[in-house]
Amino acid sequence: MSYSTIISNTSFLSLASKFTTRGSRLQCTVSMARSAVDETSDSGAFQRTASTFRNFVSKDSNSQFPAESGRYHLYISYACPWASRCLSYLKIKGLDDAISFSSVKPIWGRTKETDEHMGWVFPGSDTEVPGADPDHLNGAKSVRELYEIASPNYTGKYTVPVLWDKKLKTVVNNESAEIIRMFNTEFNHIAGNPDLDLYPSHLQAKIDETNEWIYNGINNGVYRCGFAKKQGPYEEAVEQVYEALDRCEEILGKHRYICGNTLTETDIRLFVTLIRFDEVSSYFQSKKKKYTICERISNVETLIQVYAVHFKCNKKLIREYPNLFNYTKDIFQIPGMSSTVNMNHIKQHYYGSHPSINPFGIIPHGPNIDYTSPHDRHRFSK
Ligand SMILES: N[C@@H](CCC(=O)N[C@@H](CS)C(=O)NCC(=O)O)C(=O)O
Repeated sequence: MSYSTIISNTSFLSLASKFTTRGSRLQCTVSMARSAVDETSDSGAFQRTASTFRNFVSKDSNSQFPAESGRYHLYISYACPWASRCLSYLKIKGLDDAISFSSVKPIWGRTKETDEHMGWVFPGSDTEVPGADPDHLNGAKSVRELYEIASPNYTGKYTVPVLWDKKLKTVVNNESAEIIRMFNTEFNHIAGNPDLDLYPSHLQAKIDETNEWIYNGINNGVYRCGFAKKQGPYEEAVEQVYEALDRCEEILGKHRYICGNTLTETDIRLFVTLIRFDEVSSYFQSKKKKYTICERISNVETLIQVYAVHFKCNKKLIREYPNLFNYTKDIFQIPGMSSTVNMNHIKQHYYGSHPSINPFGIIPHGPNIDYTSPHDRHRFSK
């Protein structure tokens, strides 16, 4: 297998687990058994597998998982868009006092001494990585351990987000699309912002329909570009990404939010991908200039070139779309939202997880987009 083949098969989130630098040669140390990287169909297209824990917290106090203040904990990674959408809900619904949360370290580590699996790990102390917390609840060293506490025979992926029940010591749900719906409706009696309904009944059909093409074209679309193992599925995915972005740009020229002039779930879903988009693209763009030292290492030139277009979504940046860019700032400026965006974690993840490509782990300063600067979205009446 050539390096270029390997790289094009590998996700950002798992690249560190695949390569080590030994002397001047890169060696493949394929070790992940349970990761998004393995989720590819025979045709070479990325296919995300379904989440496993699908229980629901309910406002009904007699249910198995009743919505009680202090009972649940949300494990996230600030680097992960799916986890970030759950954190966004926690913040804008005012659930900080009712539901605790913590973030893992941005860079994957070994999850066990007895095998090679790499995944999300907790820091050893409160000060090791700003923004990341040790697991004070279970004393776990990794997210994998949480899944194993919940289900000793678990064989799926060890993903974030995880909604954890402190009382029953188990994973309630690990599917962000469902966690956000629970946060929207089930905790209102203990929420600081109970009247905010991001999935109102009169807009549900519109939201469901819009979610579908935004998920396929944008949220999962960027992964389908990055994880494609063959040219055909990539071409199809990248075309869909830009078709969907163009469609958003047009819609956002007509009203403030994506489903009209009301903020909905779809806006939060879209935002978490948009806010990461330009950082990732500019990362690739900076590659060619930065890695002269690597170019001396055999085969690395191929690696860099493939990597530079790894996500392959650099046809146009979000800041080149006036409506999408202003819209991203608008959502970022909703009270609570900016605290869900930890650009250091996002950047540390991307720059720090690839020691063979970025041997000194230096994190560049740019592009430093100021999402707090004025936007023009107030031009739409509410
Ligand atoms: N369906 C899940 C997907 C979550 C997901 O893919 N999380 C990634 C991080 S962005 C993860 O934890 N990956 C770990 C792995 O693939 O092993 C959701 O939306 O909640």
